[in-house]
Amino acid sequence: MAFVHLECGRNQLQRQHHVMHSTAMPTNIVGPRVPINEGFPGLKKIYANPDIFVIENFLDDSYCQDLIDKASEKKLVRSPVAYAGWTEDFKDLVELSSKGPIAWIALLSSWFQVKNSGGGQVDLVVHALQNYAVVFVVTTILIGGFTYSRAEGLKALRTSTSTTLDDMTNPSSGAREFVRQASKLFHSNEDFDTSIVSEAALFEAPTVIRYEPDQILAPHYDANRSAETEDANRGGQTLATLLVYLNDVERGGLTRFGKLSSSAAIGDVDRDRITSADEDKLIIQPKRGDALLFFPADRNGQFDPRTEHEGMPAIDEKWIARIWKHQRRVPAPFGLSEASLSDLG
Ligand SMILES: O=C(O)CCC(=O)C(=O)O
Ligand SMILES: [Fe+2]
Repeated sequence: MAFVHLECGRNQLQRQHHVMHSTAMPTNIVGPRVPINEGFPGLKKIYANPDIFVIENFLDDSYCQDLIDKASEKKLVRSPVAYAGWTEDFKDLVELSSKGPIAWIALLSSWFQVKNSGGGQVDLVVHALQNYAVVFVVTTILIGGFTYSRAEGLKALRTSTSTTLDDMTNPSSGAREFVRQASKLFHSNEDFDTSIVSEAALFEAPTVIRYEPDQILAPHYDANRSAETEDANRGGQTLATLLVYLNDVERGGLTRFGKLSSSAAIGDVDRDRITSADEDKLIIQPKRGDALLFFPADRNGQFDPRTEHEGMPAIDEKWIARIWKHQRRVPAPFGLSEASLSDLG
């Protein structure tokens, strides 16, 4: 099952919304996004730099309903949230212990011990090593406790339930159609038939998410800022997010981009669907069958902080299906198995 990385402060929820880390890297220049098929039917650009698209009537009603039905049959579970800062925390610990306060505390305290007891140089080394070990263990426990509580806190930021669908055998299945359409959308050349499988190999299996009243997905990024290790078995960075709204949602459940202004929105999409009377933020009103496409990182995997987004609190029930496109093959279980890929052709 796919995770959402969340970053807090530095970042909020996920690598599946990753947690912002204290040692944030400087924001580098974000390059061009991955190419898409610009002639895809219904594709409308609603925001430029960062590019965001709505694709009207991306999936027919029957496919939307099938995605909801299949997900319900499979049973949805609390949506996962991954804390993506472990590698950074570990690096901090190594740094602290090699040149930071741990070594100094150990050395100073052993010097006092030896001075008071009148020991020699050998005693000093022995005490220093003993103290180093004690301070190291205590610091590890403290850092471990801190990151654990941070990861636990993140769980409260995603309260929806979800499941993944990877059975591509039935041609009338919504999951299969979603993957096929997504492959066509991301395929920018002519020879589509030869590459449907190679495109889909870069996808995480479709995830269906259900929000019941009051459930939310707090502001997050779908890409990682710096957690390469956590992404290693998921095909690397998330380069594109494709969401399909599976039902009409009249009240609540908007998708909101908190760093983008609705007054900068472009294109001929119904303004009421992408602007809010309450604030100047880009928001998208869910509409059955319509898709939303954006790019959490550039084509080289550079994290794009402008794409922070959230699922606002649901009032009416809301269902979405999501595909994340990565840099490389996403192996099962996150991605589609070889058998599912060959069923797509
Ligand atoms: O529910 C939404 O509108 C946003 C969902 C989302 O951001 C995600 O699943 O990563
Ligand atoms: Fe997201």
